Order: sequence, then structure tokens, then C-alpha cells
Amino acid sequence: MRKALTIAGSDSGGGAGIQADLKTFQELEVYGMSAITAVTAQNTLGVQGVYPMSTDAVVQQINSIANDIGVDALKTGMLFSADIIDAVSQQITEYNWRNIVVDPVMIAKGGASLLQQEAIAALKQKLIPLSLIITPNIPEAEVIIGMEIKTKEDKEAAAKKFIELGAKNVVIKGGHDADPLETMDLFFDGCEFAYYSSKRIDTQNTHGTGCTFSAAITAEIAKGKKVQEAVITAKDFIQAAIEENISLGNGHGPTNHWAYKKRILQKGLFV
Ligand SMILES: Nc1ncnc2c1ncn2[C@@H]1O[C@H](COP(=O)(O)OP(=O)(O)O)[C@@H](O)[C@H]1O
Ligand SMILES: Cc1ncc(COP(=O)(O)OP(=O)(O)O)c(N)n1
Repeated sequence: MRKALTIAGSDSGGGAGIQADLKTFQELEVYGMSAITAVTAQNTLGVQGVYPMSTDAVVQQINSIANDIGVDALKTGMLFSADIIDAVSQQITEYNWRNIVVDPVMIAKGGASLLQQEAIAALKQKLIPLSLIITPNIPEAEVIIGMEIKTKEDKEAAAKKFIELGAKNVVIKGGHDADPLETMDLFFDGCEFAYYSSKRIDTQNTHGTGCTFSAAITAEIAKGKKVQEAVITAKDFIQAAIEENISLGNGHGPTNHWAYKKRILQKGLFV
């Protein structure tokens, strides 16, 4: 069984964070493990509280996994502080892990900060250079690269800057694109650009889309897929999950992690 680790925050509402990651790992048939960086009190309306773990607690969780079970691929989500980013980057280097998916989570949908301002430098200097792929949304890419992203050309220029920062591949996600009809994710491997577009689903139930997308990439990489193929599967996974979104609570409901596998099983194609 292939094994995937998420180093991320807990979302009590179950739509984003480690809960979304572990559900995605399960649906894609990899064994899921977690190192929790922070506990959030959260629901479909927003984040009501953020309770960071100590850096020691994060380090120990990762050591426990590394020293016994092992990791085929890992993703990072909400890392909250520069200290946690420094420690996690050091462990990735010590354990010589290569299949690293960095989802540079900064702000939750309701506006709550999930990454301290002073941690952005550590993200750029320590973690991004270790990433096999980084998956920013447009606002995250704008903050990290320091430029406005409005056009296709802007997206391509920003993607090049991520490669200059040391990422081996990048996807700039299109959920925040202005286009009301489609979402366009840009993939760049340092050589060629590829666009993966899909019909934009008109729903407010998009809580956890970024987490789910990066977790699906991680699962596919853990199973041995090439990065670009993993991105293509992740795009199909998130599209199905948004199309069959779940109306829960009174705000932004979650996506449906069962949808992709259900469709594949219906076609008799799951591998
Ligand atoms: N309304 C939507 N319809 C279809 N796909 C979407 C929609 N919103 C986001 N996506 C897709 O979900 C994935 C996550 O994107 P995004 O929402 O930009 O990330 P984040 O949750 O980090 O802000 C991307 O593949 C994006 O294209
Ligand atoms: C604990 C936790 N981690 C990450 C996020 C952000 O998730 P994301 O997939 O970007 O979805 P939205 O917050 O935009 O719905 C989170 N909210 N909580």
C-alpha cells in the first residue's frame, strides 16, 4: 500500500485541512497519515479560532511516522508559523524526502489568517526550494511573487518566478479567475506551459477545494504517477467533487470527496 502524509491544520467542520486531505487519500486508495500543525475551530461560516501546536509536537508527529511507517509522498497545507516551516523543511531534508507537494495556504475563505505574515519569508527560502510541485491560488501567488495576476501572461510570468524560487513544478489554480464560465489552472514544469480548464460550477459550496486538489496530486504521486499526470487526475477529482458538492451548514459547504471514485466505479474503470 502506498502511503501519503499531510502536514496541515485540522478543520473541525471537516471540509478543508487534514480532514479533506485524509478523505481524498482514502478515495484515491493510498494510506493516509497526518501531522497536525494547528487546530482550527471552523465551520461553513468561517474560522472561529486558531490554536497552533508547538513546533516540538509537529516534529515528533513527523518523526513517529518516518521512523516506523515511511512516506511515499507528502503535502503541506496550513503551516501557520516560520518556526513550523523551518522545522518541517529541516525534517524533509534529513529524511531525504523528494515527493513534496506544497499548498501555500495563507487565508481561509472567510478571511481568517492561517499563516503569519512573517512566515512568508521562510516559506520562500526554506520550503519552496524543496517542493516537487507548489499549488498556489491566485492571491497566494500574488503575495509570494509580489505581482498582480490578472491575465494569462501574468500567470505565466508568475509561474516562471516559482521555478526561480526553486519549485520543480507549479500549478497556479484558477478558482479565483475572473472568468464566470470556466476555471483555468496553469501547469508549468520549467519548460512548457499546459492549461487545464473546466466548466466553473456555480455554487458557494467550495470550501476546501485547494486542500482537496493538492491532496489528490499527492495521492497520485505516492502511487507513482508523473507530476503532470497527477495534476490531470487531481483536476478531474476536484471537478467531480465540486459538481456533487454538499449543502451543509449556512455558509460555504464542502465538496464531495466520494464523487470521483463513484463515477469511476460506475464506469468500471478504477485503478
Ligand atoms: N467553482 C468552481 N468550479 C470548478 N472548479 C473550481 C471552482 N472553484 C475552484 N475550482 C478548482 O478547484 C481547484 C482549487 O482552486 P482554488 O479554488 O483556486 O483554490 P483555493 O481553495 O486554494 O483557493 C482548482 O483546480 C480550481 O480550478
Ligand atoms: C485548517 C485549514 N487548512 C486550510 C484551509 C484552506 O483551505 P482551502 O482549500 O484553501 O479552502 P477555503 O478555506 O478557501 O475554503 C482551511 N480553511 N483550513
